[in-house]
Amino acid sequence: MDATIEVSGLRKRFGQVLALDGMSFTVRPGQVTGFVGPNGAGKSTTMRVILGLDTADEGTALVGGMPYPKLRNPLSEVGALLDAGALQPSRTARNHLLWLAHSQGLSAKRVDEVAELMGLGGAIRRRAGGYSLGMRQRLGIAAALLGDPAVLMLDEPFNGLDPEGILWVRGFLRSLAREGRAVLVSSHLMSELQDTAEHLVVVGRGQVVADTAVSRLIAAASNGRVTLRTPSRESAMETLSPAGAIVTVTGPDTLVIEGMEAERVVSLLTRDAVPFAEVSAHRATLEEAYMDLTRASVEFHGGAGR
Ligand SMILES: Nc1ncnc2c1ncn2[C@@H]1O[C@H](COP(=O)(O)OP(=O)(O)OP(=O)(O)O)[C@@H](O)[C@H]1O
Repeated sequence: MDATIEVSGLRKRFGQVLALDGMSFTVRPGQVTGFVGPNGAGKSTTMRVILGLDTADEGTALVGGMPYPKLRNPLSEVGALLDAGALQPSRTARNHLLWLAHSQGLSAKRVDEVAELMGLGGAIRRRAGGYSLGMRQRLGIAAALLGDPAVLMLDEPFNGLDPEGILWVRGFLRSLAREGRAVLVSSHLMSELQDTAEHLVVVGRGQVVADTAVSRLIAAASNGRVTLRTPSRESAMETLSPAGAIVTVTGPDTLVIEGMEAERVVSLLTRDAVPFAEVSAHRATLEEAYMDLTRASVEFHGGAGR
């Protein structure tokens, strides 16, 4: 199967609320795509429509070129984690997975494999009702992996995980993408996707605000900012300002320079024999890049009416 998700022109209204307002994007194989936006932006609704759990008023959602309800072996084509709490609490975690596996003709051996893969270990024979949220997330991801699908869709998989769990899931998602799968991961916290997503679909108010490679987003937000540490602040300013740099004092021996590459800063300071201790090109964090983006986007401002 072609491991892609294609969403085109989705519109969905719940009474007064326009949850999706022309949502369109494509998720490609071989990378983790972050699906990010504030609460209520329409991420879960989009995922539910992709999985055929909700119908859109307009638009199409295709998985591997087909609408989900037309897939022959859905578990083997798309794995999804939507609501980690959706469990029968009296059932053991293993029985929960067995029940899902049998519904799709998958073996008990596969159940034990995914449980092992997700680090559930001995806990697999405990009642799922007693699981912490973090364990439920692991169980939910194990369920999504049962059919070894080419497409994975996980709604807020980091919820309830401790820092070690977050690191582990990040690495795990990257390895699934490296195997050539399309991996779509939603989050309302950009920081959770740091070092995980290579591509981002940023949404606000039911629409796509940005659809971009993370590297490009960070490069744009970093935008030639250079930090300089020097004991000769004034001399540095006298050298750099006339050469076109915008120089801001940020500390007793620190300046931030905009509009000039680090290499040129070094060569001008050297030319004028201005001493310096450090010149470093600023690399924006994903969180900073996201803040830049949201500032630029009217979609995100204010919470009043839709
Ligand atoms: N079944 C429903 N009935 C009524 N309104 C709904 C329903 N499902 C979603 N909505 C509304 O649609 C909008 C989009 O919700 P959705 O859950 O898709 O957002 P989200 O981006 O996933 O948010 P979160 O990060 O909080 O999960 C919200 O205003 C929500 O209240």
